[in-house]
Amino acid sequence: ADGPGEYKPVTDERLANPEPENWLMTKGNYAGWSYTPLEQITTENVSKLRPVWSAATGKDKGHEAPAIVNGRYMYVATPENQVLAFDSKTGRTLWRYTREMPEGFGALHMTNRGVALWGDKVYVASIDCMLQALDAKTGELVWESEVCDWQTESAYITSAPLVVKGQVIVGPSGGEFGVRGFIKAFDAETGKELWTTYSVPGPGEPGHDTWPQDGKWKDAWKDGGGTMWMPGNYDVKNDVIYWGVGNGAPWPGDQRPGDNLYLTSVLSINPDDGKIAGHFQYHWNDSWDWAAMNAPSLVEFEKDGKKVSGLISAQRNGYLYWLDRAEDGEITFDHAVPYVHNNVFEKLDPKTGRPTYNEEAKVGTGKTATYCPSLWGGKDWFYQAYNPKTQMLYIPFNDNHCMTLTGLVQPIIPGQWSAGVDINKLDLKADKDFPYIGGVQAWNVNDRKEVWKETYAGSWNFGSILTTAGDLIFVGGTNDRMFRAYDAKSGDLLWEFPTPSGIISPPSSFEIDGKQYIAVVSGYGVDAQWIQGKMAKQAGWEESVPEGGSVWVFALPDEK
Ligand SMILES: O=C(O)c1cc(C(=O)O)c2c(n1)C(=O)C(=O)c1cc(C(=O)O)[nH]c1-2
Ligand SMILES: [Ca+2]
Repeated sequence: ADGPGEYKPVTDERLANPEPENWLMTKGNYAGWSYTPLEQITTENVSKLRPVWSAATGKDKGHEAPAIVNGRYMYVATPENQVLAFDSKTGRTLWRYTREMPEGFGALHMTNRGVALWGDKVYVASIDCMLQALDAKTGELVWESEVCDWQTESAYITSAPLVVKGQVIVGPSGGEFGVRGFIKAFDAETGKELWTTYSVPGPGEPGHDTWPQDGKWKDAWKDGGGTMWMPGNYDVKNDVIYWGVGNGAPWPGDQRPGDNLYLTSVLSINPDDGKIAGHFQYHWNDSWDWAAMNAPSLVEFEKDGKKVSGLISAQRNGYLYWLDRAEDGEITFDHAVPYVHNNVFEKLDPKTGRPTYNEEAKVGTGKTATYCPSLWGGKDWFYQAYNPKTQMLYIPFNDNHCMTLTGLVQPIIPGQWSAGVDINKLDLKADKDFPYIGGVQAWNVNDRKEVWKETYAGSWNFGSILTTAGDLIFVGGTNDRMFRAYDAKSGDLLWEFPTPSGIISPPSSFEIDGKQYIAVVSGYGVDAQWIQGKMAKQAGWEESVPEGGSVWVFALPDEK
């Protein structure tokens, strides 16, 4: 029978130079581009795209994992500790792995952002803090290792792991529970723990002096947040990892005075020992839950007429950053502009990028502040995409929303919200008569200008973007359940398809027997759904988007 056949082991070389026909990691390549070099599906023919197969995942809640593809083997992680393996061509189920949820387990974000591949194994982190290695052909558990302790640390894992040089690297979430962020590396073969790197430096480490002991909490650094809850990127040539660091805990910054390195920063890290080589902090003393968890994309852009190696990132704080990256991992500020309305930053130091604050808009203990964008930011966790052909960065964004918060003192009790604001009073405010909230922006990375913009009058956008060598972008993310294709150069809408639920998983692309496929998982939930409920009250939107996960695979019809 026409089965999936042999499994082709994943090597460092394959991850460093991924074949166009596969999608071996979350963002498609180590540079974090979410780009496929496949070009069979084009602006000319995309209107003919139609579903080839689909499959229910059997789960509700937010599906945030892409379809990861190695030849005829496709892997989709879902909420509640499940991994599904399909024949990517036929959709036939190959295996299904489920790890039982521990009794009494709860987490703020019940989701999973996907698997990683290396050798003959599939790696997935379960939400209850365990990293699993599964046999890629059978789904059998090969080893598991503890990353964190959900009961004592209030940590949980939603991130996809990143594999670099035979090490599986992942970090937990828990920035609203006082978790001090870290990533841990494990031997991909054995599961042996290799190194741990904390985002907040301890006593004696560089940067620790940015946590003076004169605030509300004497040892604020110990519970200061900075979770590293999204997979990083990797500069293969210079052997440097780039990883994003999340928000401060608790949210009101006056309870932990100082700049608070390395909260809301990007770190460069040596993959061999986990040592921090460089950093850039987007904003100091974070007081807005403007986490910087997304690692910037590794891009070459023009500067003074020359191409330089840089980093580009649309940050939750509403600014779009161009950073320089050196061979040794040093990161320096180059340029930043707001891509959505921000009422907090009065100006940025042109040399360092350090912002000056409008103090009225800074949340404090016993102090109410209204700030824009709201905590969900100009862009939350979903992935931007970079297309080397168009030299454009595609940003899924949300604008015209603000937030009013009052800081409180909330002691840390395991398993309890301790973000220093009342969770029932997260007062999200869409602007009066807002013309739109969600949308997509395309920016030229060289002249640093917006090229086109699409906007959604009736929805937020919680959708990661895939861009292609066929000059397309694919994106879902809206509450009308649509999956859309746009012309990457002009922003013209070329195709749309309604899926059973809303799409918050990153699209991916692969090729089998000379045919290009686009895969995406439908399944609304988590914060997108929470916001939908809040918008129902103030803008009359539907209360919720129907939930239920399903995998969708699209292709062009066969030539007659
Ligand atoms: O601080 C953290 O550790 C943490 C973790 C997560 C997560 O793991 O999903 C989110 C957030 N923060 C967060 O601030 C946030 O807006 C958010 C949205 C989502 C989602 O899946 O829609 N997760 C998270
Ligand atoms: Ca957070």
